[in-house]
Amino acid sequence: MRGMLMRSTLHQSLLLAGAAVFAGSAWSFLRWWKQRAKRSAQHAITALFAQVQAMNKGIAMVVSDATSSNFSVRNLSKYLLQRGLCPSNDLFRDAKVLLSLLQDEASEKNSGQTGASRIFAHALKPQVIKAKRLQQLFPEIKESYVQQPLDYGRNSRYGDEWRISCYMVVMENWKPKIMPHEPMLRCLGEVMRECVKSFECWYCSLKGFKQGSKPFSVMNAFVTRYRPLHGEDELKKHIDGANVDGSCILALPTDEPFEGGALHVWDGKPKQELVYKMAPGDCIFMDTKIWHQAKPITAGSRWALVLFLKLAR
Ligand SMILES: O=C(O)CCC(=O)C(=O)O
Ligand SMILES: [Fe+2]
Repeated sequence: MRGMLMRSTLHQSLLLAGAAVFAGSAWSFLRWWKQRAKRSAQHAITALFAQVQAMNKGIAMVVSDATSSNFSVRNLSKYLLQRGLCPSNDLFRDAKVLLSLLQDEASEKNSGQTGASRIFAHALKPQVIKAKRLQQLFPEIKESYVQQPLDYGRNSRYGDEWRISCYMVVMENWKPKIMPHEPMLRCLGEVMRECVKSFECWYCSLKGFKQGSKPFSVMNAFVTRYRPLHGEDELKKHIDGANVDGSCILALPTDEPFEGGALHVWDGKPKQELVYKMAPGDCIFMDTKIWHQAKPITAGSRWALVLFLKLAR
């Protein structure tokens, strides 16, 4: 009896020791893994800094830290704000925004475009929402999506034939009334609010208003799924309505890569037709009454979150 008791105590101690060793190694592995991820993020940022330096030494100096060999979060944010861009205070994301700005400017210089033609009342903002986050949300977006047929009224080219959007916010006086689809709102509500914040920041830079002085409210918000079927593959050239003060289109991921589906925007003086192929997480922001069109897709499915915004004061 005593022998059995001793053996089971021995067993328990061995099990406990084993569990402690396992927990210890799992903990060290996790620490090692985290450090490794941190190191590789730092490498990526240093590589971006080197690219900025190669493109423009002066700007690299302005956005660098005391060592002049890497970014300073503060200086980079300050510089982006000066250039009318909205910093996210995520170093990697902001560094990529700066790099794409320098690349755009370099390609405009090479193509001989002048500054004047760059003054548009719309803009493509890369990675307003991280693609990875949207990718993680995508199964829930797909699960939440239902088609909610909507009557745009007799004056619209769509009349009562628009059925490929799922609504998160619907104007109160819309008739017949459409109820917001709660699951979609739960899934993308936070993303929607972040898009509005980013839009407000862009709008103030565009119009020269003090940052934070122009709050917007959401009139309509919906997720549209385009498919290569009659009536579901495109949105013809339009403006978003005379009472809409600004619009935002956020490209969402898909599990069926699509062909076609570029966004065309008509803007500038003289009018130019600009063509955008958006990556998931990119936003197009538009001022009021800008003509645009979602070209037909010929394969796959394309998802977008669209916001119609109203100046709150
Ligand atoms: O889906 C798009 O890319 C454009 C959507 C749009 O312009 C709209 O719904 O008003
Ligand atoms: Fe639109």
